Amino acid sequence: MRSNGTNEKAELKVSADVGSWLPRRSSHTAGWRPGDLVAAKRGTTVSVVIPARDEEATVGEIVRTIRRDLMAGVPLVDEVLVVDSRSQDATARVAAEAGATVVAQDSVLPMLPGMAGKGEALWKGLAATTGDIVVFVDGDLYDFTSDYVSGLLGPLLTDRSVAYVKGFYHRPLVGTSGTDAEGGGRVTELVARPLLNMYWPELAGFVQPLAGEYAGRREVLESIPFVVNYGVEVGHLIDILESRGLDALAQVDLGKRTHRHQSTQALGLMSGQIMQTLVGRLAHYGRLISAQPPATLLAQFRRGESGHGVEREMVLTDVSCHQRPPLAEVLADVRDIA
Ligand SMILES: O=c1ccn([C@@H]2O[C@H](COP(=O)(O)OP(=O)(O)O)[C@@H](O)[C@H]2O)c(=O)[nH]1
Ligand SMILES: O=C(O)[C@@H](COP(=O)(O)O)O[C@H]1O[C@H](CO)[C@@H](O)[C@H](O)[C@H]1O
Repeated sequence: MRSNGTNEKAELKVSADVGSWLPRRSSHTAGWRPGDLVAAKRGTTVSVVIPARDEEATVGEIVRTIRRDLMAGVPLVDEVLVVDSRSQDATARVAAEAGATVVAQDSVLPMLPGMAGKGEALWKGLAATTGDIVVFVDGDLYDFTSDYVSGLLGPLLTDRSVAYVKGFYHRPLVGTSGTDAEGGGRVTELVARPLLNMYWPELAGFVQPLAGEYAGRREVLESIPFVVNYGVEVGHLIDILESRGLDALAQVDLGKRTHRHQSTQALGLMSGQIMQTLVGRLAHYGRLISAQPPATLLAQFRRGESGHGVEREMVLTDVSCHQRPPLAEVLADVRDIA
C-alpha cells in the first residue's frame, strides 16, 4: 500500500477490516459473464431503474443497449423503468421509443406529496418496479455498456450474503478545453471521500462511494430510507454499513464512465446536500454529537445584480436532508388504508 506524507517510519495502512474486505468483495465486470449469470438467476427477477431529468440526449441509447444485450440477447434483465424526474425536455418520449417503461416521478404513490430530487426519483422507481434485485443506472452516461449491469448483478446473483453492490470506474472530466483522464468525481474526491474516511473509515475501501451505478436486493432497498436529493448514495452506504455490516457490501470495476458534468456551483449544492446527509447520520448513529445542529441554508454567490454590499448575486438554497422512509413501511401503511 503506497503512502504519502513526510518522515513516516511506519507504513500507513487501512484498517484490517478494510484490508481484508477489499480483495474479498471487489471484482471486475469481465469476471461476470451474462450467460453464466442467467444460469445463476434461478427465478430471481431483475429490474433496472434509470432516474432521468432532462436526459433526452442519452437515455434512449442506454435503454436500447440494455434491451438488446440483456433482454433480447441474454435474458438477464426483466424490466427497464425510466423515471421521468420532472423533465422539461423529451426524456419520456425518447425513453418510451427506446422500449423502456416510463413513469412520471410524481405519478408514483400519488397519495404522498411529491418531492424533488434524484433520490426521490430512485425511491419512486423502486416503488414502481417488482424485481427481486434492482439496478440503478444514471441516465446521463455517454459510454454506457451493458456490462455495467451484468457486473453489478454478478455478486448479487452468486452470493446471498451480498446485499448491495457499487460500481467503480475511471472518471474522466470532459471539458471544452479537453479531457482530464482522472478529473471526474469532483464531489467524491473533495467532499465524500475525506468525510467518509474521517467518520466511517470502514467505507474507505470504496473506490467510488458516490457512483450512480449500483444494485441491491429489494428487501434491503425497501428497508432503508432514501434521501430525496443527491445525498441518496452516501446515505445508502452508511445505512447499510450500520444495519448489515461491511461484508454485506461489494464493489465491481466497470472500467470507465463519462457523463454530463454539472457546474461547480451545482456541485457546491450537491456537496451541501451530501454533507447534511453525512452529518445528520453522524448524530443519528451517535458518532458525533455537535453542540448545535448544522445550519441548512447554503449561500452561494455568482455574477449578477449587486446586493448585500457585494457586487454579486447571492443565491440561497435549503440543503436540508429530507428523506423518504423505508418503502416497506409506506407500503404497509398503504395496504392498511386500502
Ligand atoms: O432531480 C433529479 C436530479 C438528477 N436526476 C438524475 O440522476 C442522475 C444523476 O444526476 P446528475 O447527472 O445531475 O448528477 P451527477 O452525475 O452530475 O453527479 C441523472 O440521470 C439525472 O437525470 C433525476 O432523475 N432527478
Ligand atoms: O461523484 C461525483 O463527484 C459527482 C460529480 O461527478 P463529476 O465531477 O461531474 O464527474 O457525481 C456523482 O455524485 C452524485 C451524488 O452522489 C451521484 O448522484 C451521481 O450519480 C454521481 O455521478
